[in-house]
Amino acid sequence: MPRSVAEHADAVRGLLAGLPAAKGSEILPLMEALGRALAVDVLAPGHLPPFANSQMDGYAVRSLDFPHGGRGSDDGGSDDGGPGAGVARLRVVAPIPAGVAPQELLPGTTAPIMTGAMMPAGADAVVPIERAVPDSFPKPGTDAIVELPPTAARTFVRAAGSDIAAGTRALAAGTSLGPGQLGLLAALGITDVEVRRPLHALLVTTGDEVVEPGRPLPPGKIHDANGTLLEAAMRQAGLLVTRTAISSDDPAALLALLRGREPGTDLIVTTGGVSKGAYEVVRQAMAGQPVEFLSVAMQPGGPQGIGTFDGVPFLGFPGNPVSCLVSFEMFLRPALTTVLGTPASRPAPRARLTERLSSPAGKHQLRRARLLPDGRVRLEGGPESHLVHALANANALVHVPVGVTELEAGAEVEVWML
Ligand SMILES: Nc1nc2c(c(=O)[nH]1)N[C@H]1C(S)=C(S)[C@@H](COP(=O)(O)OP(=O)(O)OC[C@H]3O[C@@H](n4cnc5c(N)ncnc54)[C@H](O)[C@@H]3O)O[C@H]1N2
Ligand code: MOO
Repeated sequence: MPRSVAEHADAVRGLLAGLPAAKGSEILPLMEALGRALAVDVLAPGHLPPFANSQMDGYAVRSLDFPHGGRGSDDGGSDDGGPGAGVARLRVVAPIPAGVAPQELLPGTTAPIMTGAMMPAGADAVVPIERAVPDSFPKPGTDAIVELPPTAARTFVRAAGSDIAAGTRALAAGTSLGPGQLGLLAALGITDVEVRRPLHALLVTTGDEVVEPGRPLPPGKIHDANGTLLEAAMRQAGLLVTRTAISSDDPAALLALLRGREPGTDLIVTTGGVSKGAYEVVRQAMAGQPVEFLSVAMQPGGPQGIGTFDGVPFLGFPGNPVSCLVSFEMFLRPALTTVLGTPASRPAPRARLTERLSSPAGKHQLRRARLLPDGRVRLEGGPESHLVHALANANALVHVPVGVTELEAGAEVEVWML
């Protein structure tokens, strides 16, 4: 009786549950920390923005200079009465470009101010240039009067600390550092960040027929896709990966590669050699170890190995490249999310199929597919697990649960983004 997908996902989570989230920490420059997880909370060393500044190109004003004290326009917007109601006529003083420390704004005056420029003391609002009469800035140095509509205090002003206040938590320990997080740290003036040292995985691909890319292909041989495909997936998920040479189908050769691993290896992943052939090298090498080889009710990725090798958590993925990636997405990535708290799960929207499909009744089928801009999902290639070109065209997996044998075009399915 095959194991269900949910049961095997639980088993993989259980296998990894004892791993620490990290192996200490290290301090890295921001760009080298891309994709890593923060080791500690980061507090904002200063306010962001550091000073009150203008959100618009326009005029810095004192709201009390308006006849009704600026009331009636607290949306930063329209006039509230007949033409001229509440309008202020103000003398234009020297403009304030971004990057300078401005002089105080005196009552009855207004200063042209540019987006991002520091608000002068005394000013508490900005009127966008489009709302001024005239609606273009006077030449600096000329005497000019401008008419401005009633404007409430704080209109189009970005207050100091309104994004984040000094001393508050900017990012929590465990946060995965992507562009937004690294950008925030840079905005706060931070150059280096303490990140978790990643877990260390050993990756071994197997098969007498498998040859390193770049080497010539004798008859009967194929290039190793799994090593690159899985190393990329594992690295994206935050693991440090050591890839060995390709193992032959001799169990002694595989054992030598596994036993030659670096100390501190947290996880071993192999590909191939787990099904029912005459030379299943992984099955043979694991003899005597607490490793189970079983069938999961899933297509592709049915044959799986799970256990420990010399005490190190071990997963044996099937040899077909698509089976490897599906095994990673269904079992290893979710377990890593549980253990490491990062990376977060991928989006899993629901979408309608562009075409019909069929699936074996007893299996949870995963079809490679592309989520289209119109929100529908189109299959890429058939269900077979050797189709790496179709995989490369896909950006998602479509789930067809156990018991569902036919789905028509237009049927709604669960989609996991890749
Ligand atoms: N009699 C049965 N045969 C098979 C069964 C079964 O239940 N009964 N299951 C099939 C399924 S499903 C899969 S998946 C594969 C799994 O086989 P193995 O894990 O033992 O993998 P191999 O036999 O070594 O290879 C399978 C396939 O993948 C190619 N391969 C292997 N490694 C790589 C690599 N690094 N890069 C690219 N391609 C690779 C290999 O050449 C084979 O074509 O077993 C089915 N058979
Ligand atoms: O389960 Mo195999 O992984 O379909 O090709």
